[in-house]
Amino acid sequence: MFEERVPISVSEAVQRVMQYTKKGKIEYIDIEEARGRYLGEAVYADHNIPPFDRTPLDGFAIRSEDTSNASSNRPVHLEVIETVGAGNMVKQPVKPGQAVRVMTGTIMPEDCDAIAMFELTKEFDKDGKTWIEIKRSFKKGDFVSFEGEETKKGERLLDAGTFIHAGVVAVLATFGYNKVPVVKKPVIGIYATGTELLEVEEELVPGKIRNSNAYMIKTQVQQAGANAVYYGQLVDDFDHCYHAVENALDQVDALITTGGVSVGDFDYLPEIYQKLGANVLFNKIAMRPGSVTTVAEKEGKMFFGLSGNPSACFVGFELYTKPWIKTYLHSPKPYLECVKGTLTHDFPKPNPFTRFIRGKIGFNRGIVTSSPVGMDKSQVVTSLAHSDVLIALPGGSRGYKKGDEVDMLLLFREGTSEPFKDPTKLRKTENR
Ligand SMILES: Nc1nc2c(c(=O)[nH]1)N[C@H]1C(S)=C(S)[C@@H](COP(=O)(O)OP(=O)(O)OC[C@H]3O[C@@H](n4cnc5c(N)ncnc54)[C@H](O)[C@@H]3O)O[C@H]1N2
Ligand code: MOO
Ligand SMILES: [Mg+2]
Repeated sequence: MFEERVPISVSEAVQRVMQYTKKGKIEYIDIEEARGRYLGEAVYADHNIPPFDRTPLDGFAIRSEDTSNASSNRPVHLEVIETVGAGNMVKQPVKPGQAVRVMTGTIMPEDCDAIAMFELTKEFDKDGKTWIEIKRSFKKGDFVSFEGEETKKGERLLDAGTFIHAGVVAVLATFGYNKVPVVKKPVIGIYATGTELLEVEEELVPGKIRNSNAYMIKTQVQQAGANAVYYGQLVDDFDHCYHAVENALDQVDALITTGGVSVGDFDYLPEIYQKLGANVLFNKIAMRPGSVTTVAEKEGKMFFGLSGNPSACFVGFELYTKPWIKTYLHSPKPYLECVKGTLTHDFPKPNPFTRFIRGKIGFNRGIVTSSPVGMDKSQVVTSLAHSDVLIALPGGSRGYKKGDEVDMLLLFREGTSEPFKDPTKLRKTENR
């Protein structure tokens, strides 16, 4: 019997998923493995940066008072008593009238209080000694890089949930984190359902297509920072699918299935959730593509029933699964960031549901542009290869025109703490 589904808004669907978030435990890993992981704890500075006064230039450490009357007419001459490179310390006291040749990064000699870079001095030898001539005065502190001027001991530098990239790694290394506390990755199982599916290496035969969703979703899961475990394909047979899903549950934090969530005779996922006694959070969302995305929960384990249509599957993951994964990883920015852009082409097709068009962001003479890419249909796969945004068009009775300002959700940015607010005016039902 055909059962009519009642759509909810995108924001409502996101909110329902986010009621079942969990936070992962912490593990320690080698700093060289930390890229792409999420920090498990905040990082505080346990020392100043720089940790000592140092020279930011190659030049001479001097006592500024020696130069107080120096000018081009009355140059001063200072005796150079030693050369010190970064990593070493001056070996002797520096007396009035003396200077030390120092290289960038060298700790300041205790008796010196200013740096004269090479370019401001002239070196010469006299009486078997080396001297410099200086034709300007220096003040205490001139050209010195001071202890703590960048960061003071005790400062909070990184929040828990920070995505670890090269710059973050630099901070971790600076503060001695050879082992980095990161959030353990959640295990996300993946099944692709569909009797029509061939594996990637198989030749096409009539009625069959290659399974692209499993590999696409596996990549999305990994990009979101989780552990993806692909369990394989399932033919559309209720018992076969039911047992596979039931057995996977013990091994995963969440299970993604693709396909079989709509109202077709062989769309078994809704019935499987029912038989498992899972709590179905929704099975219809006022969005295109991905309207049939179904999410359920059982004893803290999530079932993301993504649509079989590739574009719908992709969008369903980005909007609902990704924020769940990123919250597990302690990220305070689990949602796709939204920016405004100007449409570069007409988009005449009206739709009562919010539409997420695969698109590309552009920058044209200071204007942020938004360009749909490829065919806009739920079953389309090729446009996904060229998209870096989802253009979010509110549902309504009219299409959109070139020059209209539209929202774009950025697929490859760190994210935001603000969930997308769905502007759709809900109609009662829309089944297709
Ligand atoms: N009477 C109605 N029919 C449909 C409705 C509806 O509301 N009423 N919804 C349509 C919408 S919208 C979508 S989206 C699809 C969703 O279908 P399912 O999630 O049940 O997915 P399947 O039926 O299994 O497959 C749909 C489509 O996708 C292809 N597919 C499936 N798996 C893969 C894969 N791993 N890689 C590549 N392509 C895959 C499959 O061959 C089908 O063509 O339902 C509409 N129907
Ligand atoms: O759920 Mo379907 O992807 O809206 O076309
Ligand atoms: Mg179906």
